[in-house]
Amino acid sequence: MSVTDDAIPPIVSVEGLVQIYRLEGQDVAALSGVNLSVQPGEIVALVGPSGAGKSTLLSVLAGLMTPSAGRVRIAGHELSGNDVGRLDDVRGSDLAVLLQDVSKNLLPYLTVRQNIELGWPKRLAGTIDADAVLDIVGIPSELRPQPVHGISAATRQLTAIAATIATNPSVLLADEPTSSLAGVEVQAVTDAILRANKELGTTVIAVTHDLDVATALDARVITIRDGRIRMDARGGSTQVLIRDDGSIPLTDDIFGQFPAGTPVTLRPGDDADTFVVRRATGGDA
Ligand SMILES: Nc1ncnc2c1ncn2[C@@H]1O[C@H](COP(=O)(O)OP(=O)(O)OP(=O)(O)O)[C@@H](O)[C@H]1O
Repeated sequence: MSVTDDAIPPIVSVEGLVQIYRLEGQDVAALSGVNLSVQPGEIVALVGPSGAGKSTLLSVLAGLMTPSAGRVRIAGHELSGNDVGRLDDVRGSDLAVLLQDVSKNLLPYLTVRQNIELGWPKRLAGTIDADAVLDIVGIPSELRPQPVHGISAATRQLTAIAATIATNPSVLLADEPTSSLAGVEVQAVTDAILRANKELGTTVIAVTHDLDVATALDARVITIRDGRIRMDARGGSTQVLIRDDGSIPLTDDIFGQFPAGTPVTLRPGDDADTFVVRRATGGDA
């Protein structure tokens, strides 16, 4: 970790997070001791197989469920154990949540622009230009007076992103933001998230099944499996342990992050018996 990383306190900090669902007398451990620290301005992609615990982690971060154990701090607010009133304050200012079903973020009979203005708390009313927010997500002017029920799925997704970033939250949590989209629509959404990150400094934590989305976002990729963080690939790289025979074990997690055909480079890791694997870029020899 660099000196700068040490100097800036994390915007999201999770310690020993455990989430147990009680189901007909049976306990399901969805999260089994998750520790996570996210710096301001980072884009984090949460990846992993179905049932890994990704949505549960996002829900706990969003304050939508109280964890069975552990601590969660977001933008200086202690979320665990908060009462609903204080959580609403946090969600209305420092934290924004983009649900998987974005229709829940929007009112269908209001226009695109009205949906943006609607979410503004009193302190922000009139102080932000809705068009500036719509510019960031890339919705053209002619679509802004249209009711949301008549626009395409991709524009609806962009409207929902605009509505969530309109209050200038420190942290945006997004559950599968591109899941119902394809091709250029996916790119429109990743571009919108990247612009929010660059222009507003929004820290983004997004659950995604799509590693191409993680790559397009140039995200720190965190792989979750069986309720634990298995891999944390900062800056598109990951540290792997070399076996005694000098080979590198290609586990499912590594394959998940670097699917067959992905060009990678290797360099020695922090410890003598580790290597850092990272996606090769155009500049790599
Ligand atoms: N409300 C619930 N009640 C009981 N068990 C649940 C509940 N929600 C999730 N689980 C269980 O917790 C574990 C983690 O689920 P979670 O939805 O967080 O995983 P996920 O990685 O988001 O999966 P997916 O990619 O399929 O959405 C799974 O075993 C799941 O069956």
